[in-house]
Amino acid sequence: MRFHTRKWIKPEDLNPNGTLFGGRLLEWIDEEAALYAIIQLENPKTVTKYISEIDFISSAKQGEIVEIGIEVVKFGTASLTLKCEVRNKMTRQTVIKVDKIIMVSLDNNGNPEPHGKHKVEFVKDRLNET
Ligand SMILES: CC(=O)SCCNC(=O)CCNC(=O)[C@H](O)C(C)(C)COP(=O)(O)OP(=O)(O)OC[C@H]1O[C@@H](n2cnc3c(N)ncnc32)[C@H](O)[C@@H]1OP(=O)(O)O
Repeated sequence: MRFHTRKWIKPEDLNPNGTLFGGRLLEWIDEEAALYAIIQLENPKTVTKYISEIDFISSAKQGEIVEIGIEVVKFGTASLTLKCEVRNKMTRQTVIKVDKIIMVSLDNNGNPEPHGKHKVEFVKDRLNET
């Protein structure tokens, strides 16, 4: 799994209990999955269709840093299945695991559109194609 993004837990990210608000974490995960899928599928009209069970394993406190990891599970026809893990850099504990995030590539009418992708592509692969 590749960990692309780090987040610093600030006062506005906390719940009344003084720890990282789950809704904020889900927002970060959804955005990370969307960015990853848009770049991989090369289609900005890519949406979140389905998120599987979410397991909040540990938390994070103000001032701590978490990192968000994404891995491809499967390329479908119009879909891309991802999994996600968030780790606390300070405590080294896993904060959350999401086994399945299904992203769907859409056409201009908002219908699923085959993306034609079969494997993870890196910038260097795309540069070599040109
Ligand atoms: C980044 C964001 O926050 S985006 C905002 C939140 N998301 C949205 O607003 C999306 C709203 N939903 C929609 O517009 C529609 O449900 C659509 C267009 C995404 C999908 O419509 P559907 O009629 O379900 O499409 P369809 O049945 O053809 O499925 C499309 C793909 O998704 C997969 N899929 C659909 N539902 C599920 C599900 N519940 N679980 C797993 N995969 C699913 C299908 O297997 C299919 O994959 P494939 O093309 O690789 O074979």
